[in-house]
Amino acid sequence: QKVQIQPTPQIVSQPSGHILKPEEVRIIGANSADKEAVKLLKSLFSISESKKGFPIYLGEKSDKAIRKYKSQIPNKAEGYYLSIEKNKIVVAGNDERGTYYGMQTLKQLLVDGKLPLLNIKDYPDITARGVVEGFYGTPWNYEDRVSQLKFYGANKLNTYIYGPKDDPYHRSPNWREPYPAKEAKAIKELVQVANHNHVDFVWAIHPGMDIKWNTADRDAAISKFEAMYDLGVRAFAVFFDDISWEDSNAAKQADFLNYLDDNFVKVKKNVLPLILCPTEYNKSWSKIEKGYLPTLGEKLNPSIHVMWTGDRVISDIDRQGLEWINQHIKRKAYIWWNFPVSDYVRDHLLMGPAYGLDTGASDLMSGFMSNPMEFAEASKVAIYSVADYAWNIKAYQSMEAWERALKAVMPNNCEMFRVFAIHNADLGPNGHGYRRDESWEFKEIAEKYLNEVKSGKWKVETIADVQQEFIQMMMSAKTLLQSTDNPALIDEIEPWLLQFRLLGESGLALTHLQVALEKNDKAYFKKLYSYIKLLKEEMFKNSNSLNQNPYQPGVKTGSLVIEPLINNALAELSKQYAQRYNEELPSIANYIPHLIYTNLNQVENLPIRYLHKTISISPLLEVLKVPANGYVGIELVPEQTVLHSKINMGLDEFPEWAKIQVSADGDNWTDYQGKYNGRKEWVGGKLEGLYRFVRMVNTSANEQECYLKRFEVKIK
Ligand SMILES: CC(=O)N[C@@H]1[C@@H](O)[C@H](O)[C@@H](CO)NC[C@H]1O
Ligand SMILES: [Ca+2]
Repeated sequence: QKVQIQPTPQIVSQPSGHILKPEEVRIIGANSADKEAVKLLKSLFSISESKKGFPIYLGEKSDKAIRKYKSQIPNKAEGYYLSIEKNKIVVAGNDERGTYYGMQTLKQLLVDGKLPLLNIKDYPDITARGVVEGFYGTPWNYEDRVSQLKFYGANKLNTYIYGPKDDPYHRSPNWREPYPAKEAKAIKELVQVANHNHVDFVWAIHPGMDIKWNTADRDAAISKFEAMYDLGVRAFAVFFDDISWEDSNAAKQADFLNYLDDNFVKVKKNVLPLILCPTEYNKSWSKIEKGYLPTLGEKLNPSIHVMWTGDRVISDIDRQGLEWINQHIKRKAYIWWNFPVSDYVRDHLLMGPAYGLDTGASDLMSGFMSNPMEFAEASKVAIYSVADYAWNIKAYQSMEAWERALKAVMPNNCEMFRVFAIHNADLGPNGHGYRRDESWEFKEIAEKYLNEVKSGKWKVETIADVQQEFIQMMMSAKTLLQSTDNPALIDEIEPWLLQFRLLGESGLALTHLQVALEKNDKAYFKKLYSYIKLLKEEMFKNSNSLNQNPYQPGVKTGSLVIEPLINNALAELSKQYAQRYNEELPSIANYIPHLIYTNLNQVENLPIRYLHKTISISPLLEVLKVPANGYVGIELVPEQTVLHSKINMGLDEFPEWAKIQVSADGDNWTDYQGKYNGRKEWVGGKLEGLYRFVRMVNTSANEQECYLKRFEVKIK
């Protein structure tokens, strides 16, 4: 039988039987082995004081106790040799972390009081593996982080980079200031938890919003690093992402990093190599001829890592893209993978498989970090898969890892969790154009069902298949809401579970509309129709009360297949009702008629929201570049009376290069007079007449930049 180990080991022998868990064990090498490994071993077995216990040899290749097995140990950082035999067990690490990882594997193999007889030679493909808490939104809390660090230890992830965008002491305005006592104490404790789980705690500083290239700010960074060093931090990063481009001076950034390297990292001795997140952190933004990346490649001290998100901001990672970046930065890219981060699609959860990762790229990366969702427990599904990928790249299978991840996160309800996760994977239309597959096992049935609804010739078994899926959604939501194996997870995803249940229920009711038509029961059809309306109203209420945030408020679930199926079938069946009974029912399918209106491909996929007569563009987190005659705005379908508009471009005053304009036909434009309010937002008032377009346009002759923090229009 094949043993299942996470992450997938490099070399495992075929098990030749098993032994029962020894009553008592004797640890040979306890005094010289990695102490976390010893602690873990003692937590698994009862230790006999006398000589008669079952021998477990534990330690690193340099330890006497392990000398006999030295030649078996892979000569790779964090590698280990594990052998489970009839009369002894050997856990031998190439280094302390290797021994610890060997013990983590042994722990996984101890199942139902038995241990398989086998031997393993194992080591990681990628040196630095883990998570960068680098998203916008509510930073993880202390308990989240403790749980994460333990999860990383168990999954052989060795790095956690602390860099939450909304921590004012990581970024502006207080990157120069030491943490207040309470936060400082929490970080000090987290560093200790990280050490106990063999995770390198990397503290990142994000000075780019207001840094001055002078000695004062250079030394401010050093003194902040010193303060973090005093809290136990032994690894540091500098983020220059999402800043205005004039501050993205590669030579100045490189000098700044080299100064920190020479005057802090190298001086301290036991501090790990610095990590830089560059301003040009993805290929779609880089213009090699301008020299930003090549300058970093030339000037940065060779030991400094350079982070990279791939060909785009949210991107697959492949060999070709890695070869491209590595040649310019003259080192192996340290990947910042923007998955499952959802700070740009906050109404969605990303619970699907982690795919789009090249299994032929193990020699091209120095690090691989996942940027997760603000929901720590929910992010573990993807983080578990990233752990499997980064440890053994060529063996990685995203779907297989995903199945195991679900079980790891919800051990007692993983089947119901799978029903939820498979229908909450895609992120909907978004500014990055990044999409994920969703409901892939139901798509065919959904297609068949909708075609039969349209033709009016439906089959009972198709309806039964669809009813089964909808009932399972309700079962899944109810079971998970009442589950106890991971309360922190349920807390995070509760809004989506409530919505998921209602979606399933509305789907089920939908199939009964067909029953009503079959029985020619007009009254029953109308009762069902208003019942579905009630369910949708409750979903609407949830979406306007739960998970509220200034970016993508609300709760979207099953948005790729299930929700459109229900809306399309509903529209179809109410059409058939109208034809049969010559009576129109009010439309309750929720579609938004209004559109984004732009010639900028950076924002052409941004979703439009429509709530209480206000139409808004989903905000963009990154810097928006607007070439001459570039514009972004809203197309009102059909034309409307505009009551007022609010636009926030993240600039202190309204730029002279921009104009706000309206048009009825998209050809003739008139200026829309407005002014800045106290919150640096442009506000425009009521307009006479009907308009179809409202836009911001760059009327200058050069490319300009701004942010798109808010663009909304209120109609009559
Ligand atoms: C390097 C990087 O991705 N930086 C940020 C990151 O903090 C965001 O979380 C990411 C996902 O929206 N977008 C890119 C950018 O805004
Ligand atoms: Ca040792």
